Amino acid sequence: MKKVEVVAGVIYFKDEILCVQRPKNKLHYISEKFEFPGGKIEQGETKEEALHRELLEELNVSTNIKTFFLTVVHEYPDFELTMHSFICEVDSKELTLHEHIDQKWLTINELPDLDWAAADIPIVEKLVSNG
Ligand SMILES: Nc1nc2c([nH]c(=O)n2[C@@H]2O[C@H](COP(=O)(O)OP(=O)(O)OP(=O)(O)O)[C@@H](O)[C@H]2O)c(=O)[nH]1
Repeated sequence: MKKVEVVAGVIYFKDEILCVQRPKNKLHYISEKFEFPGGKIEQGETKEEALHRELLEELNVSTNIKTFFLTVVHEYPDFELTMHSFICEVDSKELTLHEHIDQKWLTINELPDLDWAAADIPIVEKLVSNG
């Protein structure tokens, strides 16, 4: 099975976390799902470098990456995803969506209400249980 490795940012502004919605996709299980922004690691990059680059490309934000959070391995029908998530911080909510179709800033207790990509559920659950 195809393997995809990505990094993703749990981006805080004060006590709110950025959630972004993917566009329509032929793979129904990721189409219009919410996720934590990020993307694939390129050759020669560290995970943090990849995340910093992806967040600039996707959102035009420069984030302060604070700490590693959780690695999730999830088998989708067409590929196996390994996703490394990091806690990040921004000092403004200003951003531009270059790839996503919607954004929400939610507090931790509001996160479970969104329609998340399946691979993101363990990250949401850990955030909720950590409080
Ligand atoms: N960045 C990111 N990707 C995620 C998350 N959850 C999740 O299932 N994915 C999946 O991981 C895969 C890689 O995401 P990506 O955005 O880097 O890649 P892509 O295939 O959309 O773009 P690309 O073709 O330009 O590389 C996608 O299939 C995406 O659905 C998440 O929280 N963040």
